[in-house]
Amino acid sequence: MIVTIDGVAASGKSSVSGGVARALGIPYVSSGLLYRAATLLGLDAGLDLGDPGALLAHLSTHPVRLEPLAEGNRVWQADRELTDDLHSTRVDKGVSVVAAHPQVRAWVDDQLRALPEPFVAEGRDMGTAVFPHAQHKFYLTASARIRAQRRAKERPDDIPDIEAALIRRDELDANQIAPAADAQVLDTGPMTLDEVITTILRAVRA
Ligand SMILES: Nc1ncnc2c1ncn2[C@@H]1O[C@H](COP(=O)(O)OP(=O)(O)O)[C@@H](O)[C@H]1O
Ligand SMILES: Nc1ccn([C@@H]2O[C@H](COP(=O)(O)OP(=O)(O)O)[C@@H](O)[C@H]2O)c(=O)n1
Repeated sequence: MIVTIDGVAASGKSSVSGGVARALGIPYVSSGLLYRAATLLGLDAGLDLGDPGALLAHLSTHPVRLEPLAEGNRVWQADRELTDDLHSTRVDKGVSVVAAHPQVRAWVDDQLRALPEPFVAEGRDMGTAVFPHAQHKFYLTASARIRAQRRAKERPDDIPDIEAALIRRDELDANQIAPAADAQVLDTGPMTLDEVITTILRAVRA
């Protein structure tokens, strides 16, 4: 069984996926962490993020491993853990450029499709491009202001700056963010995290 949870930036995908996965006793997979890892490695190596050839060459000699644990995904490059460095403002700023390269998308998709079922997969295109055959699909939204207010608790920046950056990233990600035709769309703005998780669990168990 595969459950997909897609949505715009900071809509609650990873928190909700973690809660749903723990309740079901299965792992969840955060696809965005792989795009973030490719971005971090590119930045650290001083590469041009607009050059997919250079990025892919670097990734082939610096393999990245996603550990899809139910209590929180972790990402490794050899024995260096990248997880805590993946949510910085500089990675936020560069990641959409990296994710726009079809070669990078194929690098991520190959890793995701190699994972053994069952799992919850979260990202932008899990229910559309990567796992169109998934049994249960959800798509999370919320206004940019609410998402910025939530994310402000995790970033040092001001709410208006975070909101502008989220809107910019949604625009850059527009090619890969659309709900699957068979996804249930949830506006999480007026909902608590627990309400979102409970709504999804009820639909999956029905
Ligand atoms: N329904 C909700 N109500 C309140 N806060 C939420 C809700 N969903 C997520 N959050 C909080 O918003 C922040 C962003 O959520 P996160 O799961 O990281 O989103 P995403 O994976 O889509 O970027 C986190 O601090 C999370 O705890
Ligand atoms: N399935 C996915 C997941 C992420 N991404 C890219 O990776 C970035 C980071 O994704 P994320 O899910 O970690 O970001 P947040 O929504 O948590 O802020 C997105 O802004 C997209 O550019 C993507 O293109 N496709």
